[in-house]
Amino acid sequence: KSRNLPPGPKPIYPIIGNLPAVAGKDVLLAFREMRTKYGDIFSLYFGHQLMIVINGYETIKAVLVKHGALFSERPHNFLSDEMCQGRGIIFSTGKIWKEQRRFSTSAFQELGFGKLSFEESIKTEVLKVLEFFEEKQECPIDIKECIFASITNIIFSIVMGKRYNYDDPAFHEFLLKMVETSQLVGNASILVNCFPFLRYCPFDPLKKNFALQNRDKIKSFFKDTYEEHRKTYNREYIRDFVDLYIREIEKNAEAGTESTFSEEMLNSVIGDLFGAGGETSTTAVCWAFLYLVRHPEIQARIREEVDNVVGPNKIPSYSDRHKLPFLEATIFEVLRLGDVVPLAIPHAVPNNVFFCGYTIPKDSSILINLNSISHDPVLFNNPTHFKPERFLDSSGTIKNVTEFIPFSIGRRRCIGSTVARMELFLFISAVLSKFELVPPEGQPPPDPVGILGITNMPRPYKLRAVFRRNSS
Ligand code: HEM
Repeated sequence: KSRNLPPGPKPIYPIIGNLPAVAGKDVLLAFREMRTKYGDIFSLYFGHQLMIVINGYETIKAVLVKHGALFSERPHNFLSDEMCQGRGIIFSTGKIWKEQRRFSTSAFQELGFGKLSFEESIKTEVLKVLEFFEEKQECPIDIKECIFASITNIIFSIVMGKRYNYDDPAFHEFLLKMVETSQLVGNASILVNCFPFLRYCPFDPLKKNFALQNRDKIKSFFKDTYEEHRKTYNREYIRDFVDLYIREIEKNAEAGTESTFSEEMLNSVIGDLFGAGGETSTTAVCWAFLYLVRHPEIQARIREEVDNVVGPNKIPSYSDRHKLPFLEATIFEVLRLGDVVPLAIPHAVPNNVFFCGYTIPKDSSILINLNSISHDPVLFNNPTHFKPERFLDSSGTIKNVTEFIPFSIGRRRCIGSTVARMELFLFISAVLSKFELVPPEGQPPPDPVGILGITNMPRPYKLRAVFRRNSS
């Protein structure tokens, strides 16, 4: 209190702080209750780490947009510091972050974010998923692995201009390392916050060495690609993200300007694109299929809309989306209710900041509670109901809801939102053009319950992809 911190539950436990108030519970629900009690800005301790939780659209907008220059740092975290060493986009700050983020955003635009080339990469993978569903012959499928593989291949294709066969052992190894690393970093971050002494313990209780080895294996995967690209690089014929990056390195070298672009940095940026774009999009597609299994009437309505616009059994192009408002509304509703990254990525301030009457300390971790918007009953009537119509106006046109920000806002907002929306559009429309998604025989539809890690992933579930009755 003496530090003029935002209000919050008392950290009654000396080592673990307020962790018992949230551990093993529905964290998002616990935050909703705390917001009712303490207001839009509250604080609590996860172990030694002070968390400031920001809630509600207006307060979030004030933090990320009006005061965005102050609130766009990232907190220091034992493992992410070791893993990223200040490089890349997600956990970098200052000049490195500015240059690498600006380059990546414009590279995506140049390569065709929202244009044909990305669409082709996504369609190639979507067709592979259709083949996989076909092979399964209407048997129950746990879709997560297959969706993760195809989303990862989309990133490979955009970034390095290549894809892997799903049964390629090297590709499997890569997927495994990505999953393991994400889990390790998540677990270790929680543990070290509660028990800071663990970082000094022998026998590597945080599995730091394992995580670092994984990082190096993932990076060696990228390194070969860089060397291959260098050999075949042609300035006049840019193929992918890596080529654009090589062009940038050369440009800076020729101009003799000091820059943050290097092979090492490229490795980190690529790692971030896989890290930020893999699990998130996989989670979103898994939620989409879960809600579709639960709502056969919505499947029927999307199918009817797509059939009317592009014809039966055909996959629409992303440019058709304006003629497919119900499909678009369904994608918005999946992103809202699925709440893929409900607490964004933690933000931080460079110095103690005075905000709304409170001190936000330099060493605090600021959680942007996007869930407080997506589940706000004032903005979204009956927020726990899956209702795509809420995003349509009375004439059936898409309604722009300014407060709806699943990709966050401000300087740190997601740079992959267009590709993510394109993926959802093509996965849903392609799968429904050929299949009906139903629960395994004799079983109820999967419950819409999430497991909160970095993303809010649905609990594992199985579905059956049954050939559409009038499908060719
Ligand atoms: C449904 C899928 C996705 C969702 C819901 C999502 C959401 C988010 C959110 C909430 C943030 C944090 C913003 C903040 O800190 O305020 C973020 C950051 C980021 N996202 Fe996404 N994302 C998705 C897919 C992607 C994809 C496909 C890519 C790239 C291929 C990507 C790249 C990034 C990067 C690089 C950042 C860090 C930005 C920075 O720190 O400056 N994301 N995303």
